[in-house]
Amino acid sequence: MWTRWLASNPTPRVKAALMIQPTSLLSPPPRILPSRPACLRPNVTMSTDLDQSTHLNEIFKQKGILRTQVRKALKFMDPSLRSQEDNAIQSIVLEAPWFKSSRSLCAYISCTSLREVDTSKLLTEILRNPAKDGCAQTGKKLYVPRVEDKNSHMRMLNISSMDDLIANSMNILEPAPEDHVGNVREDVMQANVPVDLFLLPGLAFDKSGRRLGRGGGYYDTFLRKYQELARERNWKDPLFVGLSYSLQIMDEGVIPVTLHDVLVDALVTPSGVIPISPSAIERIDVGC
Ligand SMILES: Nc1nc2c(c(=O)[nH]1)N(C=O)[C@@H](CNc1ccc(C(=O)N[C@@H](CCC(=O)O)C(=O)O)cc1)CN2
Ligand SMILES: Nc1ncnc2c1ncn2[C@@H]1O[C@H](COP(=O)(O)OP(=O)(O)OP(=O)(O)O)[C@@H](O)[C@H]1O
Repeated sequence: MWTRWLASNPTPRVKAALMIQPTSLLSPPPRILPSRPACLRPNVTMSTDLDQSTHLNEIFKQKGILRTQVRKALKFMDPSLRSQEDNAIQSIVLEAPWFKSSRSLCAYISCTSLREVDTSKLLTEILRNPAKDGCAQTGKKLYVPRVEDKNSHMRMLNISSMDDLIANSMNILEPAPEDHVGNVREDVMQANVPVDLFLLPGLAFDKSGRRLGRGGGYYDTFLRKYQELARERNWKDPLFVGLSYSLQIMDEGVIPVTLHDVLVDALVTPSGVIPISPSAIERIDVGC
């Protein structure tokens, strides 16, 4: 798995991040060893929980600084460049064989005030040709985010039209739990068909797959749970694809990460697709 690839190939910066995780961010949790008398303890300096949480706070602080810088750059982005880049990114996705062949997708509903890469054309195309019951070979099924609470809990619910969406307290369009006739919307975690493709928002990305979100932890928490589900069911890993304006691509090492952060498999920028993980290199190069 790609996230495991990171853990076994850390860059010096990631290595530092990996060494300072508090127990709650380590996976799997460490085994609990019986304590030894002080005289038998090795005479080495161990990092304490306090050191670890100080370092973790430092990472979150660095993330906050980077978020502020990127938000500012997005605010001052030339509107005609923005619209040119929105069109270029969406055209690249629409033409991509891995998009055309996808049958079940999770995508975000772009929010103008957050200055996110526009997904409106992609959503229109996905909804134009819905998957019909009993005919999974054609058409696409779309799931979009719904924030459930402030504890990084988000679900992905099925919609069949943009009219299914209403603005939430953050002014992001999202589906109500039930449709207009009172039927409970399908949650992607209950679906019996795997998601092939996730189109992901982010404030910043790099070419090694790091992604800086908006700080809620919603996507990282969700993506990790979905990876676990796919593994339990022996499904192929979905492709995690970030959509990024040029100015959101950072040099490697600039985006701070913790073990909680999930890497993207590929990026779509106005200049093209950047496959990153081994599975993305395989799927994107062979065109499916
Ligand atoms: N379109 C879209 N939908 C999404 C997300 C997203 O990033 N984009 N999310 C991804 O998690 C979840 C919602 N999480 C969000 C987290 C923060 C903000 C937000 O307004 N952030 C402000 C700063 C707020 C502050 O710091 O006080 C901002 O980034 O400018 C919005 C959504 C689920 N739905
Ligand atoms: N100093 C801190 N110590 C511990 N946890 C924190 C700290 N600051 C933020 N968090 C929590 O860590 C979680 C992940 O934050 P992180 O910055 O990685 O989010 P993100 O990757 O930007 O967001 P998303 O996954 O939604 O895109 C959030 O739930 C956040 O509340």
